Amino acid sequence: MTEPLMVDSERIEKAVREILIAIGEDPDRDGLLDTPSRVARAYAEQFAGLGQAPEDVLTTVFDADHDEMVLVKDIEVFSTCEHHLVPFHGVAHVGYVPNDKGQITGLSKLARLVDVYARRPQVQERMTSQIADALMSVLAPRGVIVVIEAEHLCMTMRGVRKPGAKTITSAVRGDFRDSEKTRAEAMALILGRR
Ligand SMILES: Nc1nc2c(ncn2[C@@H]2O[C@H](COP(=O)(O)OP(=O)(O)OP(=O)(O)O)[C@@H](O)[C@H]2O)c(=O)[nH]1
Ligand SMILES: [Zn+2]
Repeated sequence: MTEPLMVDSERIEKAVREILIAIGEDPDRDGLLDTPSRVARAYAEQFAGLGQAPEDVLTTVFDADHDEMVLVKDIEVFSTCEHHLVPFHGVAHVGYVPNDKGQITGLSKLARLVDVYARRPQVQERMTSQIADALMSVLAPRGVIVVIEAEHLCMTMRGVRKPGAKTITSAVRGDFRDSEKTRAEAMALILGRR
């Protein structure tokens, strides 16, 4: 598991207590007594990506003499919408074409990279391009594609209340941007057999 972020727990606890009072709750009733410290611990986990850089997780690079597309699809992703601080949840698909040296990374590292950017206050578009840019810069592949499909609780449990509405974002770099064929091949793999 990712190391939790070092947060100022005391400050979070005070703030959560204030919020409970502001909504008319009694922060000293039994069920809520430990809530401020629970929220502080939850935030340390939920926002752990703020304390991480892509180099921390893309640690393994192998020379595999493989220069065709590698794609990991359906990586479960939980993030926090930075506008309402409620979750958004879905799947990420991350693919790349290795560089001429055939350098590849461990498959799990792609999922870890997703978490580095998901575990922050986020908007889906930025998260999508951050993952693509990080993979480009650390692995120097010929191209990267990142597609994220997510449901935002701020659109389902409150506000406009449209359960089931999915937001799909994509970021393409290098070969995936330049070659329609490479992009179409990746999209067929991503959308195939559901
Ligand atoms: N582009 C984008 N918008 C997002 C994301 N997460 C939440 N939002 C939107 O952020 C917007 C914030 O709009 P505001 O009008 O400032 O806030 P609001 O009054 O709470 O808006 P409503 O959600 O429409 O009630 C809303 O339209 C949300 O749907 C995201 O990842 N990307
Ligand atoms: Zn939101």
